[in-house]
Amino acid sequence: MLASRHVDQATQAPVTHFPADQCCLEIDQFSLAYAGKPALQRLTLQVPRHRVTAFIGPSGCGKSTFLRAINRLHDLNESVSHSGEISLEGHNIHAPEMNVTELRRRVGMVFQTPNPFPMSIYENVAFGLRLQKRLAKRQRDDIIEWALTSAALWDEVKDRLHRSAWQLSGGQQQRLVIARTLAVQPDVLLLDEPASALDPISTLKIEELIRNLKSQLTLVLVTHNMQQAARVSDYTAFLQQGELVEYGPTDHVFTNPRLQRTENYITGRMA
Ligand SMILES: Nc1ncnc2c1ncn2[C@@H]1O[C@H](COP(=O)(O)OP(=O)(O)OP(=O)(O)O)[C@@H](O)[C@H]1O
Repeated sequence: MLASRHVDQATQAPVTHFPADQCCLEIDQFSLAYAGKPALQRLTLQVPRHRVTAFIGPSGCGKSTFLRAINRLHDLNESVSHSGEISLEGHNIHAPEMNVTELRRRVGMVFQTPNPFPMSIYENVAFGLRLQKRLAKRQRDDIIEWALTSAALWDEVKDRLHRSAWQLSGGQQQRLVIARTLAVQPDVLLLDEPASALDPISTLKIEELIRNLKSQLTLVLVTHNMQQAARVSDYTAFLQQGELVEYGPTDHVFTNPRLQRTENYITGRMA
């Protein structure tokens, strides 16, 4: 992928530009505050399509706030104010004509703790589909098999689809949640520390899944785990106190960071 990297002379912010036809999300001077207290400050970056982009940074730097902004999860929080623009495939997500339900179908989100619904494995994956459109059972079954296969779970659950999702292990539950999100065919998958509650083997399965899914969609990953960011992401953005400090190809950011504070964070000299 052709990306150019430079530093904005006015703000000294890192700029990684992708050709327009490779750009999925475009964030332009986006700021967000909770009750007037800034959490994100003038973020400007592009997220490339069909790649994994990791967001790293110290606790409280705004990573989850940023992910939630992308599918407008802040809409119901009256204390939140924002300015600037986030565009998905060239469309401003805050434009009046943007359908928020459709935006959330196109931008799926997976959280830190697996949250399957209290229903069967099958019904979990069927849930979003039923909201979306009326399908014949055969079509629905096909999509459910496809989503569970894409989430690398089909072989483990195909003989017990109608058992409770809560009987699955934590790692299986997280892959089920990913399957539920994939079933409605999103363009983007936002992953907020998706493996932090899981054991090492389940974590490796999720990481393998993330790498495999990028042929289907664009992934944005928040992680505290530097090795994980290095293992799975193509691009890495380092945030500090709501600002974008460094952004570029993951191997550059990890092996040749532009700034000392990025290096300090990556090497564990800054919490
Ligand atoms: N709902 C909220 N109301 C008020 N302030 C909030 C809210 N959510 C987050 N914040 C504040 O916004 C800032 C950014 O928080 P955020 O959760 O986005 O950071 P983070 O980088 O994801 O942190 P962590 O790595 O610990 O999950 C913090 O100062 C936090 O206290």
